[in-house]
Amino acid sequence: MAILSEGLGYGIVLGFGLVFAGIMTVITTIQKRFLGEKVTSEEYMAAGRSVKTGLVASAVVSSWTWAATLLQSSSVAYKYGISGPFWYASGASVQVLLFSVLAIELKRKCPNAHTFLEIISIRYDRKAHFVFLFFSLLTNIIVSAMLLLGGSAVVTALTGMNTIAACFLLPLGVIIYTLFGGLKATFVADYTHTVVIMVIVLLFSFTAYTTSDLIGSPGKMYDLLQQAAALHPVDGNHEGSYLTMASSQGLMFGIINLCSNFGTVFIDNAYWQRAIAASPHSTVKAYLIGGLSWFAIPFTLATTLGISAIALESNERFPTYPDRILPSDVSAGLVAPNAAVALLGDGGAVAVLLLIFMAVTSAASAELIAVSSVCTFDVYRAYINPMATGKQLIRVSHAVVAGFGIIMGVLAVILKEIGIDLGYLYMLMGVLISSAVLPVTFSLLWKKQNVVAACVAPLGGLCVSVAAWLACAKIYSGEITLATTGTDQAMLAGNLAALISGGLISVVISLVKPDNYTFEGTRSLKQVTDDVVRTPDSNNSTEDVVVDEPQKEEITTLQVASSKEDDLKFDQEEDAKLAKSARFARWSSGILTVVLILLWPLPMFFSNYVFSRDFYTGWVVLSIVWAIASTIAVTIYPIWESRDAIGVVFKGIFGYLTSRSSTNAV
Ligand SMILES: NC(N)=O
Repeated sequence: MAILSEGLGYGIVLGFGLVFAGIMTVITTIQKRFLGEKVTSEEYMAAGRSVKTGLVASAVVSSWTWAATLLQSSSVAYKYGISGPFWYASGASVQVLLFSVLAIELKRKCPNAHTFLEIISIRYDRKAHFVFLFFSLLTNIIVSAMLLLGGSAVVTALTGMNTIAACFLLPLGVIIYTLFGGLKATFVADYTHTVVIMVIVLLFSFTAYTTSDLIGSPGKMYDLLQQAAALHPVDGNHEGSYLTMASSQGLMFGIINLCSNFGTVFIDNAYWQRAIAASPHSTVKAYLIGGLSWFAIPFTLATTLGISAIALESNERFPTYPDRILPSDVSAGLVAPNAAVALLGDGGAVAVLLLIFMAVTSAASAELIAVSSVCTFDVYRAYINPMATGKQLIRVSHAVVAGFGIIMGVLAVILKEIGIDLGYLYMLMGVLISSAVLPVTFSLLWKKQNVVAACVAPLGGLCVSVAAWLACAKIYSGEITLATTGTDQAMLAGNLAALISGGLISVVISLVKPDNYTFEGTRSLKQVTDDVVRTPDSNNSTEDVVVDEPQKEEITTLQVASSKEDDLKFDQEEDAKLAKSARFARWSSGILTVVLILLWPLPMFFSNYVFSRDFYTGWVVLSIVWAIASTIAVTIYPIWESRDAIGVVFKGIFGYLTSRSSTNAV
């Protein structure tokens, strides 16, 4: 289906990447010059801990919008009908909503953290730190490889560009701007990516449901879906219909999705970093707005492209006509590109390429800076150079950004050569990482989790999940192969086992000898100055301390102090406000989760309701209205919130240009 030229493929991937890197670099320079932002390690890796609600929400949406969000959601729509987009969206947005609870606890209990692993290190010991370091990096590796695996498959399918070249060229521009600007640059880039993604989602939706000569209305789509169900009814759906939530395979996918995505939010330092960068009072709102806004991306896009693929594949304008899309191509994520080409021809292919490019690069930048801070703070500063200055930390983080950028590409190529595709990896990730979800959550929310539980639960849970996954493949299919381990049944067993066993093991071990942690240690963690290392007792002193070797051992990385005034500390009144935010996060994210995964879908599942034409029209209108509301929340709201800073930048540029022209005139 390579309907675009290879040259255009290189043009978009390489050209866009470099142009974007150039724009981001200029924006970072402008921020430094006109907003007085400093290049300190705290600024580079924590964005000054003052980012406002809208921008954090936009960054959460952007880093949570993977290639899979766009491709896999359309694949499950194609396979299971309208339940696929719903379960993709609900099964992966509740984690972001629930993460608001951890985000605000991080602010309250460790306001000066750089990574979530620092909390583990302070609360427990080196062994626990190693365990969570392993899960954290494994998460980053899986997510990064998955981004490039999905992205490169689409680029190759649409342009014929070499897949290996795509794996290495897609992250190139990202590496450049992340190197230059750090976390703050990724926030600005995330924002621009989110704008483009939301606009393209709306473009596809309005095209399919209002202007397309092939579909053009929800009513016509309804008719086409009924014809498709008559030709190839869906196994496990009520009456074989595409127009029902009563889909057993859809529900199974929903549960797998729910379990596997907890790990990729809770164990991925990228989401902790956004919480760290957020201003304390923005944190909860940002994750709630981010989660609800993100819901619209897979829901609206897959209700458009995934569903259009079912409706249009019997039309000669569909790229695979007269055949259906091959199962291997469905798993590789090629449903959405096929539908986009059927709807908009070459323009559709370019729009999908752009969409994928934006999703892959913004999520990749989040992964790069997340790995960079983990390696800098939890490897280099923790075990190699505890006395590192801010400047040294920045140098290390630069090296990690560049190194991991290359490693990402290598990993994606290796997985492709093994034969692992986007769909397989998407369902597998939870089996490998979700056993650490509840132990991480307990580390911040439960004073009784002891160190043994923190070490044993994630690893023990991983053994249980892998055993359950492989045993189910063997029992269900009779052998263990790539194909049998990729079945929904095996993945469901592995994902459920991971999430549940990690929590269960931790609770049992902790209750045998409960800890009683007060979080005083995590609260006293300090920030880093860029060139001064001080002992914990020297906060009031401005003198640098000369440390001899034995002393060095005792001063752990986590006690390296900074100038006192930079550290975040909350007085009683402020503490009370944060406690109120924490309560709000718990009940609001709890209610939203119950609605999104129980109250909304389950009555529709158990009632075997098949959508009427009017109901389907209402469903489509809801998806479009949700996408418009999300667009306002994550594209217009951040600009409104930052209007003062934008005004200062424009005044600064104007002043700079006019002073230059008057100097030239003299
Ligand atoms: N971010 C996801 N799960 O699409």
